[in-house]
Amino acid sequence: MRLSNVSFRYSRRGPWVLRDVELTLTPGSVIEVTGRNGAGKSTLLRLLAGIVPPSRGTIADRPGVVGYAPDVFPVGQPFTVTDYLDHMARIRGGSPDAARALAIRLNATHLLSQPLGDLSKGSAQKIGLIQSLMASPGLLILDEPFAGLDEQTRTELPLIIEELAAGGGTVVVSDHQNQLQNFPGADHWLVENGTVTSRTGERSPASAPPDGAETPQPSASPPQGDRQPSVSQGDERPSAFQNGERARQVVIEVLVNADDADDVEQKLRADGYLTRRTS
Ligand SMILES: Nc1ncnc2c1ncn2[C@@H]1O[C@H](COP(=O)(O)OP(=O)(O)OP(=O)(O)O)[C@@H](O)[C@H]1O
Repeated sequence: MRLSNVSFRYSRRGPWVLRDVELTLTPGSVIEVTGRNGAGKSTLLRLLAGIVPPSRGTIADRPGVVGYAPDVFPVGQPFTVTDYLDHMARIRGGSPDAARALAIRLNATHLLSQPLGDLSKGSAQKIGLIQSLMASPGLLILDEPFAGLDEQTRTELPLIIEELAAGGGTVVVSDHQNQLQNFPGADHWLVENGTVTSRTGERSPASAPPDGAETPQPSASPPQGDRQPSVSQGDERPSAFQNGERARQVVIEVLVNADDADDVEQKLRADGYLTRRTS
């Protein structure tokens, strides 16, 4: 997918939010988008998702299935969560079963019978995530997905992102809270003064799918007790998948002095391992 000379403003005489943006998105990449408040991150994500068209320039080769979770989930709809997800599955080609499995994985089954309007911010965020993931997107766009999420979901989401990218999907995440700062091989886009500066990470080519392979849906299975933190062995970098197959993974528990915890965690993450603190 490619953005060529893309400029955007919300009205004909309004200020330019983005100017002459040139970007290429490659299959299998994870991109963290940062920038100060009002810099234009959400606007860029809406352009990528196709929700707004560029005022100038072109966007080419957008994948056929796009999943988009906005920063504020529109809860003012007269549905229960299940009715909403079933409805979205019908119009977007996802399956209600996939939505339910994702609800299990994101610890959201207790929300399914609730009216959308009764959801808390974090719960609404989870339902927005489920609808964005359930149709197996080739391009997944998440606007501040970590805001308001509980710890289990904050830990689970990077794994889902990793699985999608490992299967050849492209994932773009605006991330004020820098939750993906140490994500293995993530690219970084800084939105500033109407431009986007790109810094490329190094994702292993092993994460790209074989030619013609379909983008697999992130596994909709519930979290397994032995999956987090996950550390794979004998590979260039940890990954839930290797050559399209789920790699055997083991959990290594590391006991460290509280004073050293930050250091050790930082080193492990710099080496590409997923870590989770238990206390
Ligand atoms: N619907 C809109 N109509 C007019 N201007 C808008 C609209 N949405 C955003 N803007 C303006 O566009 C600029 C970029 O906003 P945007 O929401 O993309 O920034 P952001 O980087 O996502 O900010 P934040 O970190 O606060 O979410 C801001 O000046 C904002 O006021």
